[in-house]
Amino acid sequence: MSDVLDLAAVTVTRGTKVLLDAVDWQVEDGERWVVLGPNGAGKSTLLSIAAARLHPTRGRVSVLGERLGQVDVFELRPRIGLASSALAQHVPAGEVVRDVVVTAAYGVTGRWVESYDDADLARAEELLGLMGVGALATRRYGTLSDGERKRVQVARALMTDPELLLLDEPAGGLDLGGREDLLRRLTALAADPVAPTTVLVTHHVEEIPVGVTHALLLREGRVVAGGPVAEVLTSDLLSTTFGLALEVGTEAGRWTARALR
Ligand SMILES: Nc1ncnc2c1ncn2[C@@H]1O[C@H](COP(=O)(O)OP(=O)(O)OP(=O)(O)O)[C@@H](O)[C@H]1O
Repeated sequence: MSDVLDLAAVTVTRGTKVLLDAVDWQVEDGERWVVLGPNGAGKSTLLSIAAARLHPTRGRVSVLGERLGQVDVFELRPRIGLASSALAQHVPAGEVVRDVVVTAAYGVTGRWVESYDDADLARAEELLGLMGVGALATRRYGTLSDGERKRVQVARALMTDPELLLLDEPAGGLDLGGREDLLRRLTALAADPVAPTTVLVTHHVEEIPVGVTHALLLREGRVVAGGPVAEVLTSDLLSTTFGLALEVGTEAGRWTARALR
């Protein structure tokens, strides 16, 4: 097993604000991680570092065996699939859905060349089908519902056949049916032995797909706990992470949490 992510004493500061504080984290090949924490805990900042889109203020980061600061990030980024609402905001509303996916192969949002390889277009359509939105391939991205857009974003993130897949709140803002449908697809992905190593960020334990193997808990930029899910997603550790007394339950691989008072 090799390290897909290796962060040592990673600190990110902006002015006097500490976004991440001496974070140590290792992710190995084939693992499926969830990163949980309250608003402002530093989850998206951590994901930006894992995506090679942000450099730490201090500390050492290796992504897919390449040390940030010593590697050309433009060569590294195609090896990483990223789905986040921040990235999705750059997608032009008039873009055809299939092109939203295929442009990932070219490292851009917004179509900028007139023709794509047939194999790339076929792959984009296959991934849209995998995410249950194959019928929307020729629609304009701006006409899709939030749930449909989320699924297109995951398809786009998979387009380059990445070694590392990073999903920032993929189920955020979805209705119950949309969330459950997306989770079913992410569960299938987690179970696929050739699917990439995955890190999924969320605020809600209900949004953790079945098959997640590890969890990292963040609070105020610090790691509360990290390791195998069964050891980390406990009532005590989640209560510390969210700052309120919680009772955590699990059934058939899914998780629930409720406040005790
Ligand atoms: N440029 C900046 N200057 C100052 N503070 C910042 C800056 N960027 C982010 N922050 C702060 O850093 C903290 C961590 O932000 P981050 O987006 O990583 O948290 P998060 O856990 O993803 O939050 P959420 O769950 O709300 O999306 C937040 O308090 C945010 O306001």
